[in-house]
Amino acid sequence: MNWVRGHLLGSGSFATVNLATHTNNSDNFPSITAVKSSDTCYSHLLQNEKQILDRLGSSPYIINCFGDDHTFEDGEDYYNIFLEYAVGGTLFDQLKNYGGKLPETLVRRYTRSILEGLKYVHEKGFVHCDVKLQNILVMEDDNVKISDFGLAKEKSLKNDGKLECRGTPMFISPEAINDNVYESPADIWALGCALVEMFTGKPAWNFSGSNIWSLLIRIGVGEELPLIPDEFSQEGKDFLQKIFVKDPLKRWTADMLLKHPFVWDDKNISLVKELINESSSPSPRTHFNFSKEFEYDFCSPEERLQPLVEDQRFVRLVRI
Ligand SMILES: Nc1ncnc2c1ncn2[C@@H]1O[C@H](COP(=O)(O)OP(=O)(O)OP(=O)(O)O)[C@@H](O)[C@H]1O
Repeated sequence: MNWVRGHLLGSGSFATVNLATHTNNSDNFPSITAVKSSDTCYSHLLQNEKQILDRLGSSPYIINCFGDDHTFEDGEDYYNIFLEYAVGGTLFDQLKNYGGKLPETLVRRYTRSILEGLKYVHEKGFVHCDVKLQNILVMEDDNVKISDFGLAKEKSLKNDGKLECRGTPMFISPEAINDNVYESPADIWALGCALVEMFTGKPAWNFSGSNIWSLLIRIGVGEELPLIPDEFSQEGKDFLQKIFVKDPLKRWTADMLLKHPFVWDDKNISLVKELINESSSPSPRTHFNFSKEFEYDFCSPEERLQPLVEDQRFVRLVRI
């Protein structure tokens, strides 16, 4: 494999990421990628990331991995994986470009993409375990993709009773602290924390101390929940209330949340606008003329829930 390491893009706790320029590679290998490298001796997380990305396959919401190799540079052995290059850096970096917090329209759009990515990951049988703004990358077309699968794991994989701590304290779920359980609801909880941070520019938990245990106790024990921002729209508040549910079995899944009006895409919004315009026209219409999307926005709370009740997973959750 012929490639040249370029400038540093960023570094994390176990790897560094540089730009890489490739020559003489096959057609489906881009000429520019990001290369994530770590010392071969400490590369188990990077190898885990590569394996999981390979098993996940291609999705427009997940960072692509093109391959891996070993190099010997400055007297050290490195393990490298080649990733799609995200020209916009992380979503955390993007906050700075917007003066510290994102407008709600953008928060809705990015949340939708992250949810699509999580739905894909969960349906493929994996849990990301480290969802946070630093692990969401912004692409050239301003779409976002989930990255950093170093801590990801297979769903329901037993951990031999070992106590483990995965992820970042500010994003960790109550069930991870209390029962050492890291399943797909844990990613949804972390998404809620990331959403608050995108919108307010501040972490979801008001915590300035250095004693991380006191934060973990607040998350795990008692009724306290992350603060839902006052300035958020009603839909945004409702969306967060579906996420910040301490019992993971009652927390909404990615699939359910994708049906919430907070993350309706531009297509849905323009359909609703169209309906509003048409409803002011003289010709009468019954709600039977409306498509499913219209009904969802203009019906009673019971009817609104109908698509979710039809969803097998929702039925299972409410019965428990
Ligand atoms: N594909 C990419 N394109 C552009 N920049 C990237 C890419 N992947 C990572 N980076 C940059 O490198 C930084 C470190 O990457 P990453 O978070 O994957 O490393 P890590 O060691 O797994 O971090 P962590 O400490 O969160 O585990 C990111 O914060 C980002 O700035």
